[in-house]
Amino acid sequence: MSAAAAPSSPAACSPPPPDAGWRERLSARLLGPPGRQRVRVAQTLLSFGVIAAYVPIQGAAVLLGLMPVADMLLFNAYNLSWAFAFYLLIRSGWNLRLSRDPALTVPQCVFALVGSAWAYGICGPTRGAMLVAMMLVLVFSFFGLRVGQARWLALLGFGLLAGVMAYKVSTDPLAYEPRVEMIHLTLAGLFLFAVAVLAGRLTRMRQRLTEQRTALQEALTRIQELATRDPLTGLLNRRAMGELLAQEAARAQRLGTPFSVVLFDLDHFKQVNDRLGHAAGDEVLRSFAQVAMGRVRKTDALARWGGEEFLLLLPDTVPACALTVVARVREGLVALPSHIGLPGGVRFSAGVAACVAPEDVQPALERADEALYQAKAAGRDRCLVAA
Ligand SMILES: Nc1nc2c(ncn2[C@@H]2O[C@H](COP(=O)(O)OP(=O)(O)OP(=O)(O)O)[C@@H](O)[C@H]2O)c(=O)[nH]1
Repeated sequence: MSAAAAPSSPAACSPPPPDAGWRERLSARLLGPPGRQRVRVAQTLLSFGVIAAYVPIQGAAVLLGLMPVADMLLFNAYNLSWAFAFYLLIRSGWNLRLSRDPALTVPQCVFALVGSAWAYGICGPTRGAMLVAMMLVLVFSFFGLRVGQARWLALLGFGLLAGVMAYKVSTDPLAYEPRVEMIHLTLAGLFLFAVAVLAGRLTRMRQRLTEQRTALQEALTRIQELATRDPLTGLLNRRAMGELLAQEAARAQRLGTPFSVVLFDLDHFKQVNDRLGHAAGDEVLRSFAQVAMGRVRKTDALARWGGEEFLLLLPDTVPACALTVVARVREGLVALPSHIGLPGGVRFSAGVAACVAPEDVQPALERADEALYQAKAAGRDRCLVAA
Protein backbone atom coordinates (compact mmCIF):
# COMPACT_ATOMS: atom_id res chain seq x y z
CA MET A 1 0.00 0.00 0.00
CA SER A 2 1.60 3.24 -0.99
CA ALA A 3 1.37 6.84 -1.95
CA ALA A 4 -0.19 8.34 -5.06
CA ALA A 5 1.54 10.91 -7.26
CA ALA A 6 1.03 14.52 -6.20
CA PRO A 7 2.52 17.98 -6.58
CA SER A 8 6.08 18.22 -5.24
CA SER A 9 7.29 20.10 -2.18
CA PRO A 10 10.11 19.88 0.36
CA ALA A 11 9.76 17.39 3.16
CA ALA A 12 10.75 19.81 5.88
CA CYS A 13 8.79 19.35 9.11
CA SER A 14 7.71 22.93 9.67
CA PRO A 15 5.52 23.44 12.75
CA PRO A 16 1.86 24.39 12.21
CA PRO A 17 1.03 28.10 12.48
CA PRO A 18 0.17 29.10 16.07
CA ASP A 19 -3.34 30.29 15.12
CA ALA A 20 -4.30 26.97 13.44
CA GLY A 21 -7.29 25.01 14.80
CA TRP A 22 -6.75 21.68 16.55
CA ARG A 23 -7.61 19.76 13.36
CA GLU A 24 -4.97 21.63 11.35
CA ARG A 25 -2.44 21.23 14.14
CA LEU A 26 -3.12 17.50 14.44
CA SER A 27 -2.95 16.90 10.69
CA ALA A 28 0.22 18.99 10.47
CA ARG A 29 1.77 16.84 13.22
CA LEU A 30 0.63 13.55 11.69
CA LEU A 31 1.13 14.35 8.01
CA GLY A 32 3.75 17.09 7.84
CA PRO A 33 3.78 20.12 5.54
CA PRO A 34 1.67 20.20 2.35
CA GLY A 35 3.11 18.68 -0.80
CA ARG A 36 3.99 15.38 -2.36
CA GLN A 37 5.53 13.95 0.82
CA ARG A 38 2.36 14.73 2.76
CA VAL A 39 0.34 12.69 0.25
CA ARG A 40 2.72 9.76 0.78
CA VAL A 41 2.39 10.05 4.56
CA ALA A 42 -1.41 10.29 4.28
CA GLN A 43 -1.54 7.17 2.11
CA THR A 44 0.63 5.22 4.56
CA LEU A 45 -1.52 6.41 7.44
CA LEU A 46 -4.62 5.29 5.56
CA SER A 47 -3.05 1.83 5.13
CA PHE A 48 -2.29 1.78 8.85
CA GLY A 49 -5.87 2.82 9.61
CA VAL A 50 -7.34 0.02 7.47
CA ILE A 51 -5.03 -2.50 9.15
CA ALA A 52 -5.93 -1.17 12.61
CA ALA A 53 -9.65 -1.34 11.75
CA TYR A 54 -9.16 -5.01 10.91
CA VAL A 55 -8.05 -5.77 14.52
CA PRO A 56 -11.52 -5.61 16.14
CA ILE A 57 -12.99 -7.58 13.23
CA GLN A 58 -10.51 -10.36 13.88
CA GLY A 59 -11.21 -9.97 17.63
CA ALA A 60 -14.86 -10.67 16.87
CA ALA A 61 -13.83 -13.71 14.82
CA VAL A 62 -11.88 -14.98 17.85
CA LEU A 63 -14.89 -14.42 20.14
CA LEU A 64 -17.09 -16.30 17.68
CA GLY A 65 -14.65 -19.20 17.77
CA LEU A 66 -13.62 -18.82 14.13
CA MET A 67 -9.92 -18.18 14.80
CA PRO A 68 -7.35 -19.07 17.50
CA VAL A 69 -6.45 -16.08 19.69
CA ALA A 70 -2.68 -16.70 19.41
CA ASP A 71 -2.84 -16.57 15.61
CA MET A 72 -4.86 -13.39 15.76
CA LEU A 73 -2.42 -11.64 18.13
CA LEU A 74 0.70 -12.67 16.20
CA PHE A 75 -0.80 -11.72 12.86
CA ASN A 76 -1.95 -8.28 14.02
CA ALA A 77 1.37 -7.58 15.73
CA TYR A 78 3.06 -8.24 12.37
CA ASN A 79 0.60 -6.17 10.38
CA LEU A 80 0.51 -3.16 12.70
CA SER A 81 4.31 -3.18 13.11
CA TRP A 82 5.16 -3.02 9.42
CA ALA A 83 2.47 -0.47 8.67
CA PHE A 84 3.60 1.78 11.54
CA ALA A 85 7.27 1.33 10.60
CA PHE A 86 6.54 2.51 7.04
CA TYR A 87 4.57 5.46 8.42
CA LEU A 88 7.59 6.45 10.55
CA LEU A 89 10.02 5.98 7.65
CA ILE A 90 7.97 8.24 5.39
CA ARG A 91 6.93 10.78 8.04
CA SER A 92 10.57 11.21 9.09
CA GLY A 93 11.56 11.84 5.47
CA TRP A 94 13.95 8.87 5.37
CA ASN A 95 12.23 7.66 2.20
CA LEU A 96 13.44 10.74 0.31
CA ARG A 97 16.90 9.18 0.11
CA LEU A 98 15.43 6.65 -2.33
CA SER A 99 15.15 8.16 -5.77
CA ARG A 100 13.52 5.17 -7.47
CA ASP A 101 10.62 4.48 -5.11
CA PRO A 102 10.36 7.24 -2.49
CA ALA A 103 6.78 6.19 -1.66
CA LEU A 104 8.16 2.74 -0.72
CA THR A 105 5.31 1.27 -2.75
CA VAL A 106 6.91 -2.06 -3.62
CA PRO A 107 8.15 -3.00 -0.11
CA GLN A 108 4.84 -1.96 1.44
CA CYS A 109 3.04 -4.09 -1.13
CA VAL A 110 5.22 -7.09 -0.37
CA PHE A 111 4.54 -6.83 3.39
CA ALA A 112 0.82 -6.38 2.76
CA LEU A 113 0.64 -9.36 0.37
CA VAL A 114 2.47 -11.57 2.88
CA GLY A 115 -0.05 -10.38 5.51
CA SER A 116 -3.03 -11.19 3.26
CA ALA A 117 -1.72 -14.66 2.45
CA TRP A 118 -0.99 -15.27 6.14
CA ALA A 119 -4.51 -14.10 7.09
CA TYR A 120 -5.90 -16.51 4.51
CA GLY A 121 -4.21 -19.33 6.38
CA ILE A 122 -5.56 -18.39 9.82
CA CYS A 123 -9.04 -17.08 9.03
CA GLY A 124 -10.63 -20.49 8.46
CA PRO A 125 -14.21 -20.14 7.19
CA THR A 126 -13.92 -16.35 6.72
CA ARG A 127 -10.79 -16.62 4.55
CA GLY A 128 -12.62 -15.70 1.33
CA ALA A 129 -12.47 -12.05 2.36
CA MET A 130 -8.69 -12.27 2.22
CA LEU A 131 -8.86 -12.64 -1.56
CA VAL A 132 -10.50 -9.21 -1.63
CA ALA A 133 -7.80 -7.89 0.74
CA MET A 134 -5.14 -9.04 -1.70
CA MET A 135 -6.82 -7.13 -4.54
CA LEU A 136 -7.08 -4.11 -2.26
CA VAL A 137 -3.32 -4.19 -1.70
CA LEU A 138 -2.71 -3.87 -5.44
CA VAL A 139 -5.44 -1.25 -5.86
CA PHE A 140 -3.80 0.84 -3.10
CA SER A 141 -0.60 0.74 -5.10
CA PHE A 142 -2.12 1.55 -8.49
CA PHE A 143 -0.66 5.03 -8.66
CA GLY A 144 2.83 4.15 -7.54
CA LEU A 145 3.63 1.02 -9.54
CA ARG A 146 5.21 0.59 -12.92
CA VAL A 147 3.70 -1.97 -15.31
CA GLY A 148 6.34 -4.62 -14.60
CA GLN A 149 6.15 -4.11 -10.85
CA ALA A 150 2.37 -4.58 -10.83
CA ARG A 151 2.77 -7.86 -12.73
CA TRP A 152 5.49 -9.17 -10.42
CA LEU A 153 3.52 -8.24 -7.31
CA ALA A 154 0.38 -9.92 -8.68
CA LEU A 155 2.48 -13.01 -9.35
CA LEU A 156 3.96 -12.85 -5.86
CA GLY A 157 0.47 -12.58 -4.33
CA PHE A 158 -0.65 -15.57 -6.36
CA GLY A 159 2.42 -17.60 -5.36
CA LEU A 160 2.04 -16.77 -1.65
CA LEU A 161 -1.62 -17.71 -1.74
CA ALA A 162 -0.90 -20.95 -3.58
CA GLY A 163 1.79 -21.80 -0.99
CA VAL A 164 -0.50 -21.12 1.98
CA MET A 165 -3.33 -23.11 0.35
CA ALA A 166 -1.03 -26.04 -0.34
CA TYR A 167 0.18 -25.97 3.26
CA LYS A 168 -3.32 -25.75 4.72
CA VAL A 169 -4.72 -28.43 2.40
CA SER A 170 -1.99 -30.79 3.51
CA THR A 171 -2.17 -29.95 7.24
CA ASP A 172 -5.86 -29.11 7.73
CA PRO A 173 -7.85 -30.65 4.84
CA LEU A 174 -11.11 -30.51 6.78
CA ALA A 175 -11.10 -26.73 7.16
CA TYR A 176 -9.30 -26.11 3.84
CA GLU A 177 -11.00 -28.51 1.49
CA PRO A 178 -8.94 -29.09 -1.71
CA ARG A 179 -11.84 -28.47 -4.13
CA VAL A 180 -12.76 -25.18 -2.46
CA GLU A 181 -9.10 -24.12 -2.47
CA MET A 182 -8.84 -24.91 -6.17
CA ILE A 183 -11.80 -22.62 -6.88
CA HIS A 184 -10.36 -19.90 -4.61
CA LEU A 185 -6.95 -20.12 -6.26
CA THR A 186 -8.42 -19.96 -9.75
CA LEU A 187 -10.53 -16.92 -8.82
CA ALA A 188 -7.56 -15.24 -7.13
CA GLY A 189 -5.46 -15.80 -10.26
CA LEU A 190 -8.16 -14.30 -12.45
CA PHE A 191 -8.69 -11.25 -10.22
CA LEU A 192 -4.98 -10.64 -9.70
CA PHE A 193 -4.41 -10.83 -13.44
CA ALA A 194 -7.20 -8.31 -14.07
CA VAL A 195 -5.90 -5.95 -11.38
CA ALA A 196 -2.34 -6.17 -12.76
CA VAL A 197 -3.60 -5.33 -16.27
CA LEU A 198 -5.58 -2.38 -14.91
CA ALA A 199 -2.57 -1.15 -12.94
CA GLY A 200 -0.53 -1.31 -16.14
CA ARG A 201 -3.12 0.71 -18.02
CA LEU A 202 -3.23 3.32 -15.31
CA THR A 203 0.54 3.57 -15.35
CA ARG A 204 0.56 4.14 -19.09
CA MET A 205 -2.14 6.80 -18.71
CA ARG A 206 -0.03 8.49 -16.04
CA GLN A 207 3.00 8.40 -18.31
CA ARG A 208 1.01 9.95 -21.15
CA LEU A 209 -0.30 12.66 -18.82
CA THR A 210 3.24 13.42 -17.65
CA GLU A 211 4.45 13.62 -21.25
CA GLN A 212 1.56 15.90 -22.18
CA ARG A 213 2.24 18.12 -19.16
CA THR A 214 5.92 18.41 -20.13
CA ALA A 215 4.99 19.21 -23.74
CA LEU A 216 2.49 21.83 -22.56
CA GLN A 217 5.09 23.38 -20.27
CA GLU A 218 7.59 23.53 -23.14
CA ALA A 219 4.97 25.06 -25.44
CA LEU A 220 4.09 27.64 -22.80
CA THR A 221 7.76 28.58 -22.37
CA ARG A 222 8.09 28.86 -26.15
CA ILE A 223 4.96 31.02 -26.41
CA GLN A 224 6.23 33.28 -23.64
CA GLU A 225 9.54 33.57 -25.47
CA LEU A 226 7.84 34.37 -28.77
CA ALA A 227 5.69 36.97 -27.06
CA THR A 228 8.55 38.76 -25.33
CA ARG A 229 11.70 38.11 -27.40
CA ASP A 230 12.97 39.29 -30.75
CA PRO A 231 13.71 36.08 -32.69
CA LEU A 232 16.72 37.51 -34.56
CA THR A 233 18.73 38.93 -31.67
CA GLY A 234 17.17 37.19 -28.66
CA LEU A 235 16.70 40.59 -27.04
CA LEU A 236 13.43 41.75 -25.50
CA ASN A 237 10.96 42.86 -28.15
CA ARG A 238 9.21 46.22 -28.24
CA ARG A 239 6.12 44.92 -26.42
CA ALA A 240 8.07 43.46 -23.52
CA MET A 241 10.20 46.61 -23.28
CA GLY A 242 7.01 48.71 -23.23
CA GLU A 243 5.87 46.79 -20.13
CA LEU A 244 9.28 47.16 -18.49
CA LEU A 245 9.30 50.89 -19.15
CA ALA A 246 5.86 51.27 -17.58
CA GLN A 247 7.02 49.29 -14.51
CA GLU A 248 10.20 51.31 -14.21
CA ALA A 249 8.28 54.58 -14.58
CA ALA A 250 5.94 53.52 -11.76
CA ARG A 251 8.88 52.50 -9.56
CA ALA A 252 10.75 55.72 -10.29
CA GLN A 253 7.62 57.74 -9.46
CA ARG A 254 7.28 55.98 -6.10
CA LEU A 255 10.95 56.24 -5.13
CA GLY A 256 11.63 59.57 -6.81
CA THR A 257 14.72 58.20 -8.58
CA PRO A 258 15.47 59.10 -12.21
CA PHE A 259 16.17 56.57 -14.93
CA SER A 260 17.59 56.96 -18.43
CA VAL A 261 16.67 55.61 -21.83
CA VAL A 262 19.08 55.35 -24.75
CA LEU A 263 17.80 54.96 -28.29
CA PHE A 264 20.44 53.46 -30.63
CA ASP A 265 20.21 53.46 -34.41
CA LEU A 266 22.85 51.80 -36.57
CA ASP A 267 24.37 54.19 -39.12
CA HIS A 268 23.92 53.59 -42.83
CA PHE A 269 22.55 50.19 -42.12
CA LYS A 270 20.74 50.10 -45.44
CA GLN A 271 24.16 50.07 -47.13
CA VAL A 272 25.16 47.02 -45.09
CA ASN A 273 22.18 45.17 -46.50
CA ASP A 274 22.70 46.50 -50.00
CA ARG A 275 26.42 45.80 -50.20
CA LEU A 276 26.82 42.68 -48.10
CA GLY A 277 23.36 41.15 -48.28
CA HIS A 278 20.49 40.73 -45.87
CA ALA A 279 22.14 37.82 -44.05
CA ALA A 280 25.17 39.98 -43.29
CA GLY A 281 22.80 42.72 -42.11
CA ASP A 282 21.19 40.23 -39.75
CA GLU A 283 24.63 39.22 -38.48
CA VAL A 284 25.44 42.88 -37.76
CA LEU A 285 22.20 43.25 -35.79
CA ARG A 286 22.98 40.10 -33.80
CA SER A 287 26.55 41.24 -33.16
CA PHE A 288 25.43 44.65 -31.97
CA ALA A 289 22.96 43.00 -29.59
CA GLN A 290 25.65 40.67 -28.25
CA VAL A 291 28.21 43.42 -27.77
CA ALA A 292 25.73 45.78 -26.13
CA MET A 293 24.37 43.08 -23.82
CA GLY A 294 27.89 42.31 -22.71
CA ARG A 295 28.47 45.92 -21.71
CA VAL A 296 25.38 46.78 -19.69
CA ARG A 297 24.50 45.81 -16.13
CA LYS A 298 22.26 42.86 -15.35
CA THR A 299 19.70 45.33 -14.01
CA ASP A 300 19.62 47.20 -17.33
CA ALA A 301 17.34 46.04 -20.15
CA LEU A 302 18.04 46.13 -23.87
CA ALA A 303 15.36 45.64 -26.51
CA ARG A 304 15.15 45.63 -30.26
CA TRP A 305 12.92 48.65 -30.71
CA GLY A 306 12.54 48.50 -34.48
CA GLY A 307 14.48 47.36 -37.60
CA GLU A 308 17.95 48.64 -36.71
CA GLU A 309 16.90 50.54 -33.59
CA PHE A 310 17.63 49.38 -30.05
CA LEU A 311 16.39 50.81 -26.78
CA LEU A 312 18.35 50.57 -23.56
CA LEU A 313 16.68 51.13 -20.20
CA LEU A 314 19.04 52.13 -17.39
CA PRO A 315 17.32 52.17 -13.98
CA ASP A 316 18.62 54.58 -11.31
CA THR A 317 20.90 56.19 -13.88
CA VAL A 318 21.43 59.84 -14.83
CA PRO A 319 22.35 60.75 -18.47
CA ALA A 320 26.02 61.35 -17.61
CA CYS A 321 26.35 57.73 -16.53
CA ALA A 322 24.31 56.58 -19.52
CA LEU A 323 26.91 58.22 -21.76
CA THR A 324 29.68 56.05 -20.26
CA VAL A 325 27.61 52.94 -21.02
CA VAL A 326 27.14 54.12 -24.61
CA ALA A 327 30.90 54.68 -24.87
CA ARG A 328 31.52 51.13 -23.62
CA VAL A 329 29.22 49.74 -26.31
CA ARG A 330 31.03 51.79 -28.95
CA GLU A 331 34.37 50.42 -27.77
CA GLY A 332 33.02 46.90 -27.90
CA LEU A 333 31.99 47.34 -31.52
CA VAL A 334 35.54 48.24 -32.58
CA ALA A 335 36.47 44.56 -32.57
CA LEU A 336 33.65 43.66 -34.95
CA PRO A 337 34.65 44.72 -38.51
CA SER A 338 37.08 41.92 -39.18
CA HIS A 339 34.59 39.49 -37.73
CA ILE A 340 31.64 40.44 -39.92
CA GLY A 341 33.41 41.87 -42.96
CA LEU A 342 32.24 45.49 -42.63
CA PRO A 343 35.02 47.82 -43.84
CA GLY A 344 33.97 50.87 -41.82
CA GLY A 345 33.00 48.98 -38.72
CA VAL A 346 29.60 49.01 -37.05
CA ARG A 347 28.71 52.57 -36.11
CA PHE A 348 25.66 53.96 -34.43
CA SER A 349 24.04 57.18 -33.40
CA ALA A 350 22.21 57.42 -30.09
CA GLY A 351 19.94 59.71 -28.14
CA VAL A 352 19.83 59.72 -24.32
CA ALA A 353 16.99 61.07 -22.20
CA ALA A 354 16.33 61.03 -18.49
CA CYS A 355 12.94 60.34 -17.05
CA VAL A 356 12.47 62.19 -13.77
CA ALA A 357 9.31 61.87 -11.67
CA PRO A 358 6.58 62.92 -12.13
CA GLU A 359 7.29 62.81 -15.87
CA ASP A 360 5.83 59.87 -17.78
CA VAL A 361 8.05 57.62 -19.88
CA GLN A 362 6.53 58.57 -23.24
CA PRO A 363 7.85 62.16 -23.33
CA ALA A 364 11.28 60.84 -22.32
CA LEU A 365 11.20 58.40 -25.25
CA GLU A 366 10.22 61.21 -27.59
CA ARG A 367 13.10 63.35 -26.33
CA ALA A 368 15.54 60.45 -26.78
CA ASP A 369 14.24 60.07 -30.33
CA GLU A 370 14.70 63.77 -30.96
CA ALA A 371 18.29 63.61 -29.59
CA LEU A 372 18.95 60.63 -31.87
CA TYR A 373 17.61 62.57 -34.84
CA GLN A 374 19.95 65.44 -34.00
CA ALA A 375 22.89 63.04 -33.65
CA LYS A 376 22.14 61.73 -37.15
CA ALA A 377 21.79 65.24 -38.50
CA ALA A 378 25.08 66.28 -36.90
CA GLY A 379 26.98 63.65 -38.88
CA ARG A 380 26.16 60.33 -37.17
CA ASP A 381 28.51 58.13 -35.07
CA ARG A 382 27.75 60.11 -31.93
CA CYS A 383 25.47 60.23 -28.91
CA LEU A 384 23.54 63.29 -27.77
CA VAL A 385 21.70 63.90 -24.54
CA ALA A 386 18.22 65.37 -24.83
CA ALA A 387 17.73 68.80 -23.33
N1 LIG B 1 19.22 42.63 -42.37
C1 LIG B 1 18.20 43.24 -41.79
N2 LIG B 1 17.91 44.50 -42.15
C2 LIG B 1 16.88 45.12 -41.57
C3 LIG B 1 16.12 44.49 -40.57
N3 LIG B 1 15.17 45.37 -40.15
C4 LIG B 1 15.36 46.51 -40.88
N4 LIG B 1 16.40 46.35 -41.70
C5 LIG B 1 16.93 47.30 -42.68
O1 LIG B 1 17.49 48.43 -42.01
C6 LIG B 1 17.57 49.46 -42.96
C7 LIG B 1 17.29 50.79 -42.33
O2 LIG B 1 17.57 51.74 -43.26
P1 LIG B 1 17.38 53.29 -43.01
O3 LIG B 1 16.15 53.51 -42.18
O4 LIG B 1 17.45 53.98 -44.33
O5 LIG B 1 18.57 53.69 -42.12
P2 LIG B 1 20.13 53.66 -42.34
O6 LIG B 1 20.52 53.07 -43.65
O7 LIG B 1 20.71 52.98 -41.14
O8 LIG B 1 20.47 55.15 -42.33
P3 LIG B 1 20.63 56.06 -41.07
O9 LIG B 1 19.83 55.50 -39.97
O10 LIG B 1 20.13 57.39 -41.53
O11 LIG B 1 22.07 56.09 -40.76
C8 LIG B 1 16.60 49.09 -44.08
O12 LIG B 1 17.33 48.79 -45.25
C9 LIG B 1 15.88 47.89 -43.57
O13 LIG B 1 15.57 46.97 -44.61
C10 LIG B 1 16.44 43.14 -40.23
O14 LIG B 1 15.82 42.50 -39.39
N5 LIG B 1 17.48 42.56 -40.85
